[in-house]
Amino acid sequence: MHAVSLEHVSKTYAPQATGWRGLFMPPSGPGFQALTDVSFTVDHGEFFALLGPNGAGKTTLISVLAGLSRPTSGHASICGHDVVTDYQAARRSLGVVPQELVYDPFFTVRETLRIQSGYFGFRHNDDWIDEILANLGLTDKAEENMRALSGGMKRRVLVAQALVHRPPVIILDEPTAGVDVDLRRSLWEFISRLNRAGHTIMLTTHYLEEAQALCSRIAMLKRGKLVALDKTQTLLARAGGSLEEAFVKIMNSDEDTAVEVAV
Ligand SMILES: Nc1ncnc2c1ncn2[C@@H]1O[C@H](COP(=O)(O)OP(=O)(O)OP(=O)(O)O)[C@@H](O)[C@H]1O
Repeated sequence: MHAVSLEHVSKTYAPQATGWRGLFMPPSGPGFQALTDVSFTVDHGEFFALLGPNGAGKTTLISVLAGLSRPTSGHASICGHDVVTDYQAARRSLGVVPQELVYDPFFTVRETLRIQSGYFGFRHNDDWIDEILANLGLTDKAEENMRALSGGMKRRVLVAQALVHRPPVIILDEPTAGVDVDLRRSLWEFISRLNRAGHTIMLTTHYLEEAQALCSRIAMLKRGKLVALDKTQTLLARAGGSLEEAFVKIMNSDEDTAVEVAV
C-alpha cells in the first residue's frame, strides 16, 4: 500500500461564464483540462517533490488528493483510502498546507489549532499543539490574534494546522513562498525531522534548490501532464548540472508526453 497513489487521474474544470452574456446564459464550451492521465505513487517515508511552472496543475492535483476537487476520471488514494469513496479515512491520513493564507481573523493561534483539532475529533490536544508551536517558533504567539501576525507567522500557523491530527502524509503547496530565510530554515528543519520520524512529505515549490536539497524523488508536470518522474540524483546526472538545468531542459522539450518517467 502506497502513501499516495494516482491512477490515470484527469481533471477538467467546468466552463466558466464570461462577460455580460454569462449573466443570462449558462456557461458552455469544453471546460479546461488541468490534469491529463496522471499516474504515479509515493512510498511511505519518501520526501517527494512535485514541480512545474505556473498553471501546470500542481494545486489541482493536491486538491484532488485532499478531496477538495473530484477527478473527472481516474482514482487517487492516500494510505490505501480512495479520496472519493473513502474520503474521511483519506482526509484523516493527510495534512495539507495550502498555498494561500486562509485564516479566521477572530481567533487566536491556539484557538485556531484547537478548532482544527476538533474537526478531526481530537478534544484534548494541547500537549501536541504546544509541541508543534514550539517546533515552529510560535510559542510566544499562541495567545495572539491571527490578524495580528505577520505573513510569515501566519504561514507557520498553516503548517501547524496541517499537523494537529498527526497525519502520516503531509502535502505542502509552496510553503516557503514569501517567507524569510530564518523561517525557511527552521521550517525545513522541522519538516525534515517529521520525515525522519516516518512521515511522508510531498511538496511543491518554485525554489528548485530546496527540492534538490531535500527530496529524494521528483515529479514534473507540464500543462497537466506528467513529463518527468525520477530520483533526484538521476535527474541531475542526466542534466549534467543542477535541478534548474534539468527543469529548464524538460520544460523546453517539444515533447508533450512523458520524457523521463521512471518509477
Ligand atoms: N477552479 C478552476 N476553474 C477553472 N480553471 C482552473 C481552476 N483552478 C485552476 N484552474 C486552471 O487550471 C490550471 C492549473 O492550475 P493550478 O492552480 O493547478 O496550477 P499550479 O501548477 O498550481 O500553478 P502555480 O504554480 O501558479 O500555483 C491553470 O490554467 C488554472 O487557471
